[in-house]
Amino acid sequence: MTVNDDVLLVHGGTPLEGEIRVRGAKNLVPKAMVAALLGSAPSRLRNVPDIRDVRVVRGLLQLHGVTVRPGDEPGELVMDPTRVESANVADIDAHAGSSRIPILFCGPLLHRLGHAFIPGLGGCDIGGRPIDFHFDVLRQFGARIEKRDDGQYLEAPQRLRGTKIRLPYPSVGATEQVLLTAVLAEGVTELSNAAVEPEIEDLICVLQKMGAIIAMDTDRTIRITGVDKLGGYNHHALSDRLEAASWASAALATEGNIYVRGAQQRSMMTFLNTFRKVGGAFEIDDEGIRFWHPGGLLKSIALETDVHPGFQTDWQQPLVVALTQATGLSIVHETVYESRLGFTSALNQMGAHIQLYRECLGGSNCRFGQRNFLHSAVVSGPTRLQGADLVIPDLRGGFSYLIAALAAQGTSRVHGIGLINRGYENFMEKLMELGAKVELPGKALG
Ligand SMILES: CC(=O)N[C@H]1[C@@H](OP(=O)(O)OP(=O)(O)OC[C@H]2O[C@@H](n3ccc(=O)[nH]c3=O)[C@H](O)[C@@H]2O)O[C@H](CO)[C@@H](O)[C@@H]1O
Ligand SMILES: C=C(OP(=O)(O)O)C(=O)O
Repeated sequence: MTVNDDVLLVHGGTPLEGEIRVRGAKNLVPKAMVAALLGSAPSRLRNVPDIRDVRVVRGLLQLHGVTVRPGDEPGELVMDPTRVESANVADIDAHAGSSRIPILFCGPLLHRLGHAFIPGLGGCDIGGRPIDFHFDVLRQFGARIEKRDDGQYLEAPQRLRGTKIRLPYPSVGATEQVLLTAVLAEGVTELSNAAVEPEIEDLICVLQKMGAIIAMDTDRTIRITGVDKLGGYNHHALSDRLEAASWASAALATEGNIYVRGAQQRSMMTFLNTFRKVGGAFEIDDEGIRFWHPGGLLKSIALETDVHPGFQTDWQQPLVVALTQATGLSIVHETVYESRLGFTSALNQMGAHIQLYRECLGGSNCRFGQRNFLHSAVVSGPTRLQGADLVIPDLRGGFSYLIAALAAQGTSRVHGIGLINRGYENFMEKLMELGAKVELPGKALG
C-alpha cells in the first residue's frame, strides 16, 4: 500500500451544513476543450472548474500551439486554435499517466496535423480500462496506429472517412472519440450502441455550435454528417452532477443539510430517485438542490450501476458510505467497472459490514458475472464508524473516505488527498464552509 504524504486529519461526528457551489462537469469540460482544437476560430468555454484534469488538457492544448487564456468572467477560458502545430513527443509524454483525456486528442490532431502521439493514460484504477474500442473505431475511420514503448503513434494517410460503427458496449470515451473524429470526416458516420450520458449530449451541443451536423436517435444511435470546416463556440458547461451527488451523499451520511448551488435535476433524476428511496430528502429550485437527512432511520436498497439513464457508477462509492447507516441489507451491483468495490475494505476497518461477491447480485447478469471479479456487495447496517488511517485509492473512493471520516467518531488520517483535486474543485474550502473539522498537520484549517 502506497502512503502519500499529503495527509488530512478529519475529526468526525459533525453534520455538514451550509452551501457550496458546483461548476462545470469534470467529464465534459476537458472534452469541450479538446473540441476547440477542431475549430478554425477561437472558442469560449464558461463555468470551467479549477481541477487537475482541466490543467492537464490546457497544457496539452498549449503544447499543440493553441493559445489558452482566461476570459472576462471568472471560470471562462478562451482557446485559439488558429496556429495548431506538432508538439514534441517528450513534452507530451510528460503528461503520461495524468488523466484519460489525451486519448480524445486522436481525431482532432489527425484532422489538423495528419498525425498524433498519445501518451500512456491515467485516470482511476477501478478496472482494466482498456482502450481497444477507441483504436478499433479510429482504424475504421482510416487511421494507422502503431504502439511503441512510450505511447501510441497515429497517422492519417488521407482525410478520415465516415463509417458505420457498432460499439460492443456503450462506452462514454469511445462515443466521444467517434464524435470528435466524425465531425470533420468525409461523409456520414452512423454510431450504434452509443453512450448517451448528459455530458455527451453537452459535447454534441458544443460541436453543433461549431457547425457540426449530429442527430441523436432514442435508440442509442448517433448519426454525424461530416463537414469541411468548423468554427469556434461559446458555451456554458453543464454542471457537475457527479460532484453534486457526492455532496448529497455527504449530507446524508453525516446527518447534515447541504444546498448544492449549480446542481441540476435533469441530469440527476436517477440519483434523486435512489436518494429518496434510501430516505434522503431534497428540494429543488432554479439555482440548485438542497439535500438533507430528515431524521429517523435510513432504508436499505438494491442498487445497480449502469450506463445512462441508469445509476451512474461514479455516484456509487460516496452513496455506499450512506448505505452503511441504513437499516438492513443493501445490495450494490457494479456493472460498469469490474474492480470498483475495493474501497470498501477500508470502510470495514472503520466498522462497516460490507461483504463482496463475485456473483451478479440484484436484478440482472452483467459482463462480470461468473468471472473472478468482486463486483457485488452486501452492505449490512446501520454500523457505527470509527476514525482510521485511510489511503485514498481513486477519485470517488477518496471522496467516500472523506465522507466516512466525517461521519465517524474520532479522528481519521486521510493520506493522498491531492488526488481529490482531480475532480473536486476547492474541496478543502468547501469542507470548511460546511463546518467540517479538518486540518492539514502543521496548518490549522478549521
Ligand atoms: C473522463 C471521463 O469522462 N470519465 C468517465 C468515463 O470514463 P470512460 O470513458 O473511460 O469509461 P467508458 O464508458 O469508456 O468505460 C465503460 C466500460 O467500457 C469498457 N471499455 C471502454 C473503452 C474501451 O475501449 N474498451 C472497454 O472495454 C471499460 O473497461 C468499462 O468497463 O465514463 C465512465 C462511465 O460513465 C465514468 O465512470 C468516468 O468518470
Ligand atoms: C472514474 C472517474 O474518472 P476518470 O475516468 O477520469 O478516471 C471518475 O470521475 O469517477
